[in-house]
Amino acid sequence: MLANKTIAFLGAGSMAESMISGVMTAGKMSPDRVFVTNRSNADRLEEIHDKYGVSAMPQSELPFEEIDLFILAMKPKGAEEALRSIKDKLNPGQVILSVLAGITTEFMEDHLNPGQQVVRVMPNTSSMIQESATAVVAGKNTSMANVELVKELLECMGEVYIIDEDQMDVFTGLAGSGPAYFYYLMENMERVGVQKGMDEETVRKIVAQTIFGAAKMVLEKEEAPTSLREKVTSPNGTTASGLEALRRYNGGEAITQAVEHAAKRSKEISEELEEGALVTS
Ligand SMILES: NC(=O)C1=CN([C@@H]2O[C@H](COP(=O)(O)OP(=O)(O)OC[C@H]3O[C@@H](n4cnc5c(N)ncnc54)[C@H](O)[C@@H]3O)[C@@H](O)[C@H]2O)C=CC1
Ligand SMILES: O=C(O)[C@@H]1CCC=N1
Repeated sequence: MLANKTIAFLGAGSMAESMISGVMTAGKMSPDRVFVTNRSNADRLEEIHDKYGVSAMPQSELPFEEIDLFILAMKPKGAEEALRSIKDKLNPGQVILSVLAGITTEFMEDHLNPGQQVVRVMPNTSSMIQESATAVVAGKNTSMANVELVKELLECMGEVYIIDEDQMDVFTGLAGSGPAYFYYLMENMERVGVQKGMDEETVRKIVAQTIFGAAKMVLEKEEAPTSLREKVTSPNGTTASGLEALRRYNGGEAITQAVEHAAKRSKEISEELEEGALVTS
């Protein structure tokens, strides 16, 4: 199904590149069916073209009628302008997919012509290596066939979860922003290793392998993190001491607050967009 479709990214930043990399690695689409545009940075378009072989050009040069799926990949504050720029060129069969934090399906539908098909998704940058956890929510006009098409596209980038739209903010806090929390954790673990005299490159690999192994255990053993944590923790041992420090310094609360704040910001972005008051993002 995907092989004979044509897609166009509006926006050529980190997220668009991660998705393009995932799709090209999966080998399910020919690069000449993948278009990418941005607002003004021609060097960036050339870079993406050189790296992935996809067709990169200004939006005005897109073969508009040939495109089945438009992917909005600019910052949320650019959404309204982007929707306005395509609204009257679209036919009812074309689908608009957004990866933008906080942009609801209703917002997209309200800014397009009646009946237009929209899909809201939340991937993460691990799409680059086909390891994203991506959520999908379809708009009210979107056909099942097009939801399946979007799913097939996103499966090139990792695992796909169909969720209710009221869960999108928390999903964004968990999985859209989530990689950054793990990178932050890794930065801090790495720093201790280096301070204690370990070689930076080696310690980076050790920390990454440790996180990777723990995540793989949860997925492959289908065992709850609590039970796996207990198996690491010997009475009066090193882990018990480390965990006690995590609790003393409110590590659990810090993680909870990170997810809650990101989810809250996602909701705020939706509200600020509705009110026309979104300044940055
Ligand atoms: N970076 C991430 O980890 C994730 C980002 N997102 C969402 O992806 C979107 C893009 O984020 P990034 O790639 O990080 O941003 P970025 O700043 O790296 O890229 C934004 C791109 O959009 C282009 N652009 C701006 N206005 C445009 C317009 N009207 N038409 C076409 N192109 C336009 C810019 O030239 C730039 O290429 C955001 O809305 C964000 O919420 C979603 C999930 C994860
Ligand atoms: O920071 C952001 O707003 C975007 C959305 C999820 C990840 N990056």
